Amino acid sequence: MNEITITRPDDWHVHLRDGAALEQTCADMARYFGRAIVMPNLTPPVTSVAEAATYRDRIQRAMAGLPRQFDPLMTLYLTDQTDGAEIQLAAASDFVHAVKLYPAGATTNSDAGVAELDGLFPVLAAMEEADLPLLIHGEVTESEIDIFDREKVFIDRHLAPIAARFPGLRIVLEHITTRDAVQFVREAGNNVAATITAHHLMFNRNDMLVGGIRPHYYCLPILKRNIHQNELIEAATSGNPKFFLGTDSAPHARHRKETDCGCAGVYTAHAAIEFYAAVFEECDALDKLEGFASHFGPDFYRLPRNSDTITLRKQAWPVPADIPLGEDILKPLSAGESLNWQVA
Ligand SMILES: NC(=O)N[C@@H](CC(=O)O)C(=O)O
Ligand SMILES: [Zn+2]
Ligand SMILES: [Zn+2]
Repeated sequence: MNEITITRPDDWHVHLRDGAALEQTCADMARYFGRAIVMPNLTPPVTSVAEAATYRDRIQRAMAGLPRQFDPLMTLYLTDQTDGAEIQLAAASDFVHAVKLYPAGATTNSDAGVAELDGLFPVLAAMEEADLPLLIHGEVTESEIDIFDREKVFIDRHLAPIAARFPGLRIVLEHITTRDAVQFVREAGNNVAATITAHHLMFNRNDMLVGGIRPHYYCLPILKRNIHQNELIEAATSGNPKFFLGTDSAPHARHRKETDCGCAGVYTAHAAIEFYAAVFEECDALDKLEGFASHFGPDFYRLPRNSDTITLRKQAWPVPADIPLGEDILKPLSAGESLNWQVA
């Protein structure tokens, strides 16, 4: 197949950042995505509906001169202080679509996240009641838990009990990386779903660590062994509506990744659907791309599917070596390499 036309896709997990970075991150998202779930881990984080409204304004201003725009779907950042009143405000707004749980210390800009997960139960009850989805960075942070086990331990210790206690709460386990996560989501009720990134489909930990350490493959949750990668590929290409597209495209300036203590995050927004298409083609599943990229996300979020289409053509094109990020530059995934699929 040399050409494929699909319903316009959406990105259900992206980091746009703020300020000068918005020019590039919004331009990349606006190339063909219809909507994007915008993560709230700014410094300081987006913890209220009022802050989400002003952040949304800044995003829309950054898109003003672009040939097309995407619709930013806003999220709130849960803290130990979030209360039921804010949840009700969020549910009543027409632009906040979910609330994000970062265990404190689990990932980039998560220091203000939740330290005491049990203390969250009243807020989760309010979200269940208001039918506002909970998005989760699912990793524990205890120092004695090995980094490669943190997702599985989070599922066992926290996610399974939360899902059991709040059977009506819609939950997205974000950027899943393990067979354990795939299995949990598959077996859970229809209120539980997961996003899968392109980089977790394309790579495993050997790609990051064999023959030299590659900081641009370092993200959280960290790349796992190939058996997990294969399970993610199987889930994404299976046609199961519980698994849908979330790039987790997360820009960091190049000098903040190529350093003593590099930041976690992979930038994929410059070629997102192009990366996914290559993975789906590789396993002869291009016919499953549309469901994963364009149908299952809006169905889960109870939003209409996009009504127009995009066309991907098999046509080699070079990924730039670097991309501007405000005053800095970043190194995009597959920098300097040639990709096979291009959006027409
Ligand atoms: N995924 C990452 O490695 N980084 C994300 C945060 C996140 O999604 O956990 C970021 O904001 O940089
Ligand atoms: Zn995360
Ligand atoms: Zn993320």
